[in-house]
Amino acid sequence: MVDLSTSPTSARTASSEEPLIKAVGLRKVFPPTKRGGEPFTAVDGIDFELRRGEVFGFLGPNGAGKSSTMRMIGCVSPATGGELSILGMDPRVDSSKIKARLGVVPQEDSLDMELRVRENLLIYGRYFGLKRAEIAARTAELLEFVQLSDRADSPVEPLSGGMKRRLTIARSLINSPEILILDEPTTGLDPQARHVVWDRLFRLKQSGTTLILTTHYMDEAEQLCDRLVVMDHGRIAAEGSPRELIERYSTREVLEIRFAPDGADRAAAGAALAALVGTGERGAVDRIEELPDRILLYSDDGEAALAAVHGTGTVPVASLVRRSSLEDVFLHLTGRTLVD
Ligand SMILES: Nc1ncnc2c1ncn2[C@@H]1O[C@H](COP(=O)(O)OP(=O)(O)OP(=O)(O)O)[C@@H](O)[C@H]1O
Repeated sequence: MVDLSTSPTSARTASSEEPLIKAVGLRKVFPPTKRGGEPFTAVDGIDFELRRGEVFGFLGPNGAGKSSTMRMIGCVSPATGGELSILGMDPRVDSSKIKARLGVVPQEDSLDMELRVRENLLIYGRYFGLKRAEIAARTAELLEFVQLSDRADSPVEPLSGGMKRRLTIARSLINSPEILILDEPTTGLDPQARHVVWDRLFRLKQSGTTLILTTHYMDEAEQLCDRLVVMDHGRIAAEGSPRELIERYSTREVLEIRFAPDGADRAAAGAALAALVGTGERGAVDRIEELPDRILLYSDDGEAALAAVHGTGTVPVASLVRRSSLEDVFLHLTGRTLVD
C-alpha cells in the first residue's frame, strides 16, 4: 500500500492543537501601476486558521482575492499588512524553511514542456535537495498515485488537461509537504477529469495531508472542504463547514420558477410572490431572490411553497424544487451568484 501521508516528525514546530496557518488582519494592497491610478486592495484584512488534517477552502468569484491570499501563504508575494504565521514561522523571516514544507499547485500548470513526465518530478526533487534514491522511489510512488505510471517516459505536451493537472499535483508532493496549497485545482477541466482530481485529493486527505484550496465551484467546495470561508471583494463574508453555512444562511429547500421569455407573467407575479414571504406554516417562504432568468423562493418545504405560488394564480412555465447549496449561501451574503 502506498503511504502518501505527510507523517509528522518531532522536528515540527506546530503542535497538533496549534493551527498550521494563522492569519490575523491579513492584507494585500497592490501599488498603482506605472500608468497611474490608485493602490488596489485585493485582500482586505482577513482572519482564518488552518488546522492539521483538514481541507480548508476559499470559495469566491473571480477577483475575490483568493489567489492573492494563496500567494502570500506560498511565500511568493509578501503581505502588506496584518500577521501571518505558517507552521509556526513568519514568512518575512523564514520563507525558505516554510517553502520546503509546503506543496503548491498553482492556478496555471507550470510544467516543463521540454521534459518528460518523470523528469518533471526528478528535477523538482533535486530542487528540494532530496537524495537520488529517494527521488526515484518517490517519483515512482507519486506517478502511480496520480495514475500516470504508464506515461512516465512520455513528453508532457500531448497530455490532456486532466493529466497535466495530476502531474502538477504529483510534482507538488515530491517533498512530502505538510500543507498542500491548491489554487483552483480543477478550473478548466471537463467534469470527468475534475472527478479524477477530486478522488486523488480525497485520498490525500485520508492519508493525513492538510489541504488549503481556492475554488469558485460550489460543488467542489461542498465535495472537498471540511471548512471554508466565503470570500468576496477581499473580505471574508462567512466561515463554517458547508453544512453549517447552508443551515445558517439558507432554508432546507429552494423553489426555482421560470417565466416565459417575454416577461409579462413575471412582472405580474412579482408582487403576488413577495406577499408569500413570512406567511403560511408549511411551505412558509423565508425570502425571495429575483435573478435575471428565474425567481428563487427559499422555504423548508419547496412543494408546499409551490402550492402557495399556484394559490396566488401565478403560472410559471417551469418549476424545480432542490436542496439549498453554497451558491444560495453566496447569493444571500452578497446578492450575486458566484458566476456573475
Ligand atoms: N499584481 C497585481 N496588481 C494589481 N492588481 C492585482 C494584481 N494581482 C491581482 N490583482 C487584483 O486583485 C484582485 C484579486 O485578484 P485575485 O487573483 O487574488 O482574485 P481571485 O479571487 O483569485 O480571482 P481569480 O479566480 O480570477 O484568480 C483582482 O481584482 C485582481 O485584478
